[in-house]
Amino acid sequence: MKIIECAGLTKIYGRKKALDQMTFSIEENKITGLIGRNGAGKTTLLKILAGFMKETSGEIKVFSERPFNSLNVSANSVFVDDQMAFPQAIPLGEILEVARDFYPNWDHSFALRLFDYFSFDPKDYHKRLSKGKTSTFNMIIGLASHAPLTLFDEPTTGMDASVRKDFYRVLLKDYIAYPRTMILSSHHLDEMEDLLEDVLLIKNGKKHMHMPISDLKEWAIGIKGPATVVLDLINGRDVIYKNEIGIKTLYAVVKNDLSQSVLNQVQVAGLEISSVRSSDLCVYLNNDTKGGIDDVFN
Ligand SMILES: Nc1ncnc2c1ncn2[C@@H]1O[C@H](COP(=O)(O)OP(=O)(O)OP(=O)(O)O)[C@@H](O)[C@H]1O
Repeated sequence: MKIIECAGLTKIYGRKKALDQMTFSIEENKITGLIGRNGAGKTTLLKILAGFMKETSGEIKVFSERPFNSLNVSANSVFVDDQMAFPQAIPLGEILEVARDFYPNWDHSFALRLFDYFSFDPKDYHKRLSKGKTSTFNMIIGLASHAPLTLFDEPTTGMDASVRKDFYRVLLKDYIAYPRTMILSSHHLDEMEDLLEDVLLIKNGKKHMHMPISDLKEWAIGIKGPATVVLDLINGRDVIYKNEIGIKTLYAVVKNDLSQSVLNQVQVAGLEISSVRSSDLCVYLNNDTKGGIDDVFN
């Protein structure tokens, strides 16, 4: 069953088109990584899905309803980011109590166990928490709510490496016990790659790619060898990434659709063929230039 359906979804702020004709759908009980560079439109998309913001045009359905101002969508979703607002005068322990009344599927004992594990003081206040502790507390709310649609916008902002590791682990274990539809936004795939079933890559407000992570892993290949031979081979192909290694060696990434005869040519020429890590591929696909930052020096 489709939980999210977007057709031609567009959001314009003044003169800025933040989302541009996005068409995609997301199935129930999947974890999707929403990947894009700064300003790609990730937060805008998540806020529209959560019903916090109105789309400018296009169609959007969440649980078969337009999310803006929908009670059904707000009762069945949670949106977690580092701006999450909580009443300033209420201590953390009481915020958990309020959350218990607010979220229909709230798992209070899970929330308390996480609260203790991460050493929160029930008498402390949200506005006094450090950046990493704020994200950790918000993550507890996001996970313990067990909302059928759980949206995390850059959830690990400010968390140190060990908390980030704990976060991904607890998220996966909890998801296995209580499957639900989750979207996690990030600039890069590295750390969350193993959690994801699908990846939705957005670039300049447009859908660039939406596919299972297993397909993404096979989508491109890297070719390395003498520059002239590699250049000859990739001539006329859509080159995703190109990097000079030393003076005469070139590494190029192209779509993994080489015919057997081309692969034979590669073998005869002694070129190195390798798979491309999906996190690297997302970085290359998000770049506006083929050589990344090196192009600044050309
Ligand atoms: N309230 C606003 N008014 C005007 N422009 C906005 C507003 N909010 C976002 N934008 C612009 O819309 C575009 C998309 O912003 P958005 O915050 O959705 O991107 P993002 O992918 O979440 O970025 P980041 O990874 O840096 O958080 C950006 O160019 C941003 O400057």
